[in-house]
Amino acid sequence: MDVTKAPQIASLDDLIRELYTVFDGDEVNVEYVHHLMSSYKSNPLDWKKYAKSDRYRYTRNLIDAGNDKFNLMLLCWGASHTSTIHDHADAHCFMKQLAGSLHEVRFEWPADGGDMSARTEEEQSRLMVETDRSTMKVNDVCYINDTLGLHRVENASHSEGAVSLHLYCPPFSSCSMFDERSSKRTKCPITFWSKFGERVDCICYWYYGSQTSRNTY
Ligand SMILES: N[C@@H](CS(=O)O)C(=O)O
Ligand SMILES: [Fe+2]
Repeated sequence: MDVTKAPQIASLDDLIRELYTVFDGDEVNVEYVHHLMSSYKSNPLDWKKYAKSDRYRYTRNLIDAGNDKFNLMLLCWGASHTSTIHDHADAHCFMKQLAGSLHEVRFEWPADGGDMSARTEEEQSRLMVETDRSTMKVNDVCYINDTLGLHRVENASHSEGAVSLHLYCPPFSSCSMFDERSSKRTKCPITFWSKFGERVDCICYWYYGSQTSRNTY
């Protein structure tokens, strides 16, 4: 797969078609997928039917389940919404900005992996170490996997929403969240707010700092 021979990507449908071809094999060519994601230029007409938002928290809206090889989803961020510091369950994660702007803040893995069981009383509190911070503007693409660290994504705007496109390979339905002050690791299921443009009845697990609340809609 040579990026100089990559096809034109004129729409979200074109992108999805190419992703099926790329993920047909077992190897993931990160540079090539990054290039495809960059080639697609955000057009709200392509994705607005997936853009279902919530006033309290960012939403995860499944666009395509990629034959179980990948998941492509649209995330809608309300003003000031942020994710918790998290890993990506050993998957490749590509993220493209479709509307608005987001901050991506990267962190080191805690030395003990966030496992509290071996910690002494004095070690209970271990601040997560920030390593990098960048701003995503429309059409920017970033890539992360667990070997590159952890991250949190923030909509720093207090007035504007934001929309991002996320591609995960392989798909995953749970990941680890880390408390910023203690670096305590908690495994959390993650769910979809909508699938293929339709709202799903889901049990949504929301993770806030040190407690997980379970909300049924
Ligand atoms: N990885 C997060 C979104 S982000 O904050 O990178 C998720 O899939 O919900
Ligand atoms: Fe993430």
